[in-house]
Amino acid sequence: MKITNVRTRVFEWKGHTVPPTAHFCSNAMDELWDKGDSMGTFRFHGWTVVEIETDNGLVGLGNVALAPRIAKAIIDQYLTPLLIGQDPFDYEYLWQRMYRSTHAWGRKGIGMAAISGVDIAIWDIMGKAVGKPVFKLLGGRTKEKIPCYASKLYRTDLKDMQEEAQSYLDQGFTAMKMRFGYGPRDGVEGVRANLDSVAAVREVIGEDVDLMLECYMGWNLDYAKRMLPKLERFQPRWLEEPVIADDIDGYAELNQLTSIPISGGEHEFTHYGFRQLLEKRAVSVIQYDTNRVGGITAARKINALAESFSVPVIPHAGQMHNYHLTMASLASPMSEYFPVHDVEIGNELFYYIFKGDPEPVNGFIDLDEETPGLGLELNSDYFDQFNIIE
Ligand SMILES: O=C(O)C(=O)C[C@@H](O)CO
Ligand SMILES: [Mg+2]
Repeated sequence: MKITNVRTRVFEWKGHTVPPTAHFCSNAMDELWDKGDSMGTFRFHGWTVVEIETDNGLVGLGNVALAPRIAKAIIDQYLTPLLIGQDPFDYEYLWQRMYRSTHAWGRKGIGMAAISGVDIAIWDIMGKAVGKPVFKLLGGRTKEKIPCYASKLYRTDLKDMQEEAQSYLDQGFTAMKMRFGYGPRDGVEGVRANLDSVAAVREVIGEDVDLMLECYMGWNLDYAKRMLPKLERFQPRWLEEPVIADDIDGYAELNQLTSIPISGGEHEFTHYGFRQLLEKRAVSVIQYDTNRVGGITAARKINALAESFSVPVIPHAGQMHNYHLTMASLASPMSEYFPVHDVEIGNELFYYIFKGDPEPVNGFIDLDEETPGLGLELNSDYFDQFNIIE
């Protein structure tokens, strides 16, 4: 089998978007005095869809959710020429070919995200070629079904957050993630507001439901060191991305500071990046996203590394490119799931671009043994809601 064509399209959402409220999620821009709409730079309202065609008529689907127009240009100009005429089953060779040929600029960030989109499509082809779901190619079903946690609870009115948390309990979730809205520049009022939001959610869900806390890189080491002891009483499952991704030593200091596990990784890349995080004990939970980190080829190597360190892997965002890895790895106990599909941040667009992602039942999702590849197809029902750039 040979690759004959690589088609990339950028899907830019023009449909309804839920306007964010102020302070709905702390983030890396918050440290700046003129931060403006600080979460603006973290809204992903575009997506690159990668379709790899083969000489026997198979088409593999991949995706990139960061800087989609740049990702498209990288794939079109630099990666596609490396793939035409190649056998998709040579996935390790092809990954190394893409990684090494773009090494000067592509080993992290959007270069690696572009490689990820191609690699995901390659694994989809391999599954379709042998008539097996991708998780079967990765080692099979390591769990009857995948527990997932409801991930939203962006900071808003506390009563609204409590109603939202209750709705996830009503849907059968036994774990959920909330976002902080305040950070180092918001003074003692911000500290109080952060603590009050956790207390409000805990009041609804009680002590037996896992609660994860998301900072999304919006704090700094000093602020996190002051906040962690104040948060211990809420016994969170983890505190996520308290500092910027480059502050690995900061992560490591925080991860040793209290009983609260520190999680991260959705802004880290390749098994080399995660080797650093693991060797420094910088995180107690790994959260790569397969459509950023290096695709399935890199993610499976990270799963092996994490298993040897006994560090669980709970990939960012859920979605099929992550679910198959989670199903096939004992190192992965659960998945993230975005329960509300109204377009806000843009992570939700996956459900408008693709069909096939499983819906949770009582807080669990399952993958079908009989559906080959990733189990996704393009969802043409919403094509008119996108500007599609060929
Ligand atoms: O779901 C996550 O972990 C994310 O980082 C999404 C982002 O929108 C803020 O939480
Ligand atoms: Mg996160």
